[in-house]
Amino acid sequence: MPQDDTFVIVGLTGGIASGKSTVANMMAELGARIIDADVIARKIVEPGEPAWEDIREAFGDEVLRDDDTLDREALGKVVFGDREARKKLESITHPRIGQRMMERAQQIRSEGHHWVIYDAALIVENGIHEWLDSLIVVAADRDVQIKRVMERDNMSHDEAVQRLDAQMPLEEKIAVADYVIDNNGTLQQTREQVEQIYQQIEEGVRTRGTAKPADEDAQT
Ligand SMILES: CC(C)(COP(=O)(O)OP(=O)(O)OC[C@H]1O[C@@H](n2cnc3c(N)ncnc32)[C@H](O)[C@@H]1O)[C@@H](O)C(=O)NCCC(=O)NCCS
Ligand SMILES: Nc1ncnc2c1ncn2[C@@H]1O[C@H](COP(=O)(O)OP(=O)(O)OP(=O)(O)O)[C@@H](O)[C@H]1O
Repeated sequence: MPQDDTFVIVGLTGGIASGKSTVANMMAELGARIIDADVIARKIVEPGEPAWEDIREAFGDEVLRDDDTLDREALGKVVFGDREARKKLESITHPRIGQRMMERAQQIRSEGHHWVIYDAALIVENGIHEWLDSLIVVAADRDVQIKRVMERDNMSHDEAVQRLDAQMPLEEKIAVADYVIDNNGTLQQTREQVEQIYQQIEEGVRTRGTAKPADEDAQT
C-alpha cells in the first residue's frame, strides 16, 4: 500500500507539435497538475536572468531585440540549423529548467497532491525518463506534425523539417513509454485516450504508489 506521502512525476513528451500541450490541457481539465517546460524555458531567459546573460555572452546581441528580450526567431534560426550551437544553448538552459521543475514539483507536493505531469519535448533526449515514475508519449505521424507546426507557427516546410530533425525519432520515444497516445485523429479520439490514462494513473497512484499501468508494473 502506498503511503499518504506518495508523490510521483509523470513525464509527458513527444515531438514538436505532436500534441503535448493539447493533452496536458485535457489532463488539467480532469484535475491533473501540470509543469510545462516551455513556460519555464521562457521565464529563465527574461532580461537580466543568469541564463539571459549567458545567452548574450555566447550568441551576441544579434539574438536580442531592442528592448533586450530574447529574439526567439533569430535564436531559433541559429540553433535549429547548427547542432553545436543547439548544444551550447541547451547547456545554458536545461540545468536551470530542471532546477525550476524540481522546485515546482516540491511546491505541488506540499499542497497535498500525489502526482504531477511534467510536459517537456526533450525528456527522452536528455534521459530524464530514467528518474521519472512513468512516461506518456504523444504520437503523431511526421506529415501530421509538419502540417500542424506549419499552421500553428506560420513556418515554412523547411523550417518545420529542421525542427523535427533536431529531435529523436518517435519510435525511440515510444520504446521507453508506459503510455502512448495516438494524436493523429480527432480531438475527441484523443480525449478518450487521455481520460482512460488519467483514470489508470489515479488508480495506480492511489492503490500502488505508482502511475505505471498495472500490467506493466506486474512484469517489472
Ligand atoms: C530556440 C528557442 C529560443 C526558439 O523559440 P521558439 O519560440 O521559436 O520555440 P519554442 O520555445 O516555443 O519551442 C517550440 C518547440 O520546439 C522544440 N524545441 C525547442 N528547443 C529545442 C531543442 N533545443 N531541441 C529540439 N527541439 C527543441 C520543442 O518541441 C518545443 O516545444 C527556444 O526553443 C529555446 O530557448 N530552446 C532551448 C530551451 C529548450 O530546450 N526548450 C525545450 C523544452 S525543455
Ligand atoms: N487531434 C488534433 N486534431 C487537430 N489539431 C490538433 C490535434 N492535436 C493538436 N492539434 C493542433 O496542433 C498544433 C500542435 O499541438 P500542441 O501545441 O498541443 O503540440 P505540442 O506538442 O505541445 O507542440 P510543441 O512541441 O511545439 O510545444 C496546435 O495548433 C493544436 O491545436
